[in-house]
Amino acid sequence: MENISVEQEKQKGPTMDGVTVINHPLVQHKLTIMRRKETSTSSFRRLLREISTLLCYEVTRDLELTMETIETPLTTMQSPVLEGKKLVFASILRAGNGLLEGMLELVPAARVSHIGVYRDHETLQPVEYYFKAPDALDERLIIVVDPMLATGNSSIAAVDKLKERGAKNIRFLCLLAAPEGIKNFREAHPDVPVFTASIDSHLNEKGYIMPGLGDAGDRMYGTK
Ligand SMILES: O=P(O)(O)OC[C@H]1O[C@H](OP(=O)(O)OP(=O)(O)O)[C@H](O)[C@@H]1O
Ligand SMILES: O=c1cc[nH]c(=O)[nH]1
Ligand SMILES: [Mg+2]
Repeated sequence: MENISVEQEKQKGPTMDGVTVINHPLVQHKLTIMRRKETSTSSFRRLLREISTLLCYEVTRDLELTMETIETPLTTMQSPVLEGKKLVFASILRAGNGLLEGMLELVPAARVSHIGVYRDHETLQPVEYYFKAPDALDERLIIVVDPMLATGNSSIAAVDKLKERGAKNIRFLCLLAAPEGIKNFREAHPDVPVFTASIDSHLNEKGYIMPGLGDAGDRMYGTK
């Protein structure tokens, strides 16, 4: 087995502008198991929930804290707290829900938006079927989650929709991204930083991420 250190990973090339690759060893290890074709639906779902807590840790690393006065058993102190209610996790259905679960474990006070989008298998164009979001999106940080950024069409449509409803401060979190999708997404939404566990090689002729992990929604839910 070849040993790859984080330093070697970093030397692979400059990170694309506005794109953060989360190359923590735990994330990379779990991702490898998820990619394996023999990994079962139940293991895939469990790993996605586990990995989502690690990704959540990174995507929220620079969140603002406010100071609150609290009483410890010994004294009074000023201690930092998150403004969880200001945070929205926006899940692109269906596969986004796999990331959403673990993120809500870490930030239970976060608000949630569901965005129903699937991509037409022939045209690879997004088909929108559902949208629900909390109010006052302009005052909140919205973290859009979907395991896969392939052509970018679904995530671009989801972010378009959030912006139509007033969202101004948005981040996009995924597990795998294709270079083509990152390019399209960043061109459409240059103000939205992308966080991913891997930038894979390319899209195949059917628009699947290569080497990828297959269809994330199908692998999560055991559908075809
Ligand atoms: O970047 P794109 O080319 O748009 O592809 C990525 C989209 O495809 C998958 O969803 P899918 O359409 O399979 O729907 P599902 O989650 O309901 O299975 C994935 O979860 C993304 O939403
Ligand atoms: O590789 C891909 C591309 C789009 N959607 C997926 O679930 N997988
Ligand atoms: Mg989808």
